[in-house]
Amino acid sequence: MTERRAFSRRGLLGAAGAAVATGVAGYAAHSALAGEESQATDTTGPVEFHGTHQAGIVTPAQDRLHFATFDVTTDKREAVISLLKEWTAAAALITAGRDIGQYGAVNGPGEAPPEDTGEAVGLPSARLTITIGFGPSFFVDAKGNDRFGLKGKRPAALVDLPHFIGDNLDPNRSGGDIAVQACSDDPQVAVHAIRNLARIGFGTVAVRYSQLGFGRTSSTSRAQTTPRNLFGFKDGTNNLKLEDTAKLEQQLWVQPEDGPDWMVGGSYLVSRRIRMTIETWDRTSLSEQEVIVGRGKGTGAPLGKAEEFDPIDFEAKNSDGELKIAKEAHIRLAHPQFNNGAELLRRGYNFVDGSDGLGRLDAGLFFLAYQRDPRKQFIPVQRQLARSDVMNEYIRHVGSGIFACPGGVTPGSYWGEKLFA
Ligand SMILES: C=CC1=C(C)c2cc3[nH]c(cc4nc(cc5[nH]c(cc1n2)c(C)c5CCC(=O)O)C(CCC(=O)O)=C4C)c(C)c3C=C
Ligand SMILES: [Fe+2]
Repeated sequence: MTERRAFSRRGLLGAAGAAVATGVAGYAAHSALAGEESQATDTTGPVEFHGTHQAGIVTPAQDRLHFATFDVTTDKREAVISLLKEWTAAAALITAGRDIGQYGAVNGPGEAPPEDTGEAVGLPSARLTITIGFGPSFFVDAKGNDRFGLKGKRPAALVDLPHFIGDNLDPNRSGGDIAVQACSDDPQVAVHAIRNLARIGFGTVAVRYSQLGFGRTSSTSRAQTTPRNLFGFKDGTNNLKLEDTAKLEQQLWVQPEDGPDWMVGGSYLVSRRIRMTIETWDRTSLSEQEVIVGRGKGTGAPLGKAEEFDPIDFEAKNSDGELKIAKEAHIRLAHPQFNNGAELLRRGYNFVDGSDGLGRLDAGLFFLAYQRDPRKQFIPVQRQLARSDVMNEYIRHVGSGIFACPGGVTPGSYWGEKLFA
């Protein structure tokens, strides 16, 4: 792992030569690292920030999340562009395990606030990735006004999510003009990332809400073991994985024929804060829990099968003639076979945000799913789940968001450059 260090301007020039001429402090320093690490295979070191796709999507899911959405508080297009440039430069540095700015946390002048808040000094990057997306309200405000001259560039796939049966959405935990997903194997590194982006954004953006996640609920690589959610079940078995490259083109990445141009190589993120009434679940029998999910709790195998990755047989019946995987089991309703082939790359996290004053934990799943087109993927799948999933007795969707996450950043460019071109 790379040691995080505060560094001086001289150190920066040493690393990157005269390349600081980009005008974005520290940006070139990270460029010098480009190509050293592969985000697909390296499980310990820094994850490469630059690439065809943004890091943090197929990157093997890290253990911790700090997710935040921001409202833009300025009406000046140039101010938004400047912020995105500054954010990109900062993200390139901290994902490489470095401090932000020329002087970092501790080498600046004593009279000024430090450029970096410092809580990550000495910590490795712990595979930090920072992924950005733009919500519908970034393009047009609630009255339909074109905020930054981008109305015509709003992707058709970036729809406002419809109301689903059972939704109980809190506006203070929903929406946002810009989403930033910071994932790392170290919670302090993920929090440091969001905190510093918020700090840089002061006067241009304000945090709308943020969410911490402490345990990944999906694997996004076959090299990872499948983790468990707060219902105690293996979650992420039948997920899209980074090794499924052909499928990722079909299901995850926006293709040239989809348009708009600025989204090619990108993906759409749907976030849902899903409260789980774990106290009620914990009083439900083991066999009932397994029927609801459609998989064994111990092995994670489809009911009627022995191993986690055994193929699911939706026709198989018990000796009494009942389907082994019930009509309203979660995995049947969510499976591509019953959703016109639609799949999702799920990348969610468990959360426990204290208790609710009624003796219940405010616990659940912060569901994150990436896809090529939410109109064909998340929306129909969630419609079906909202209508029929028996799991609904134990869960409630309380927050929601949808974001267009552009393709990857190349050295010298910035997040959203093609959008603003
Ligand atoms: C709209 C999409 C989905 C929501 C919302 C959702 C919520 C949710 N899921 C679990 C637990 C499990 N889900 C599992 C599988 C699974 N879930 C979805 C989609 C949504 N889940 C899909 C597409 C799949 C894969 C179906 C398949 O192809 O087999 C599983 C089984 C293990 C696995 O394959 O991942 C579990 C367990 C919870 C607890 C939850 C909301 C809190
Ligand atoms: Fe699920």
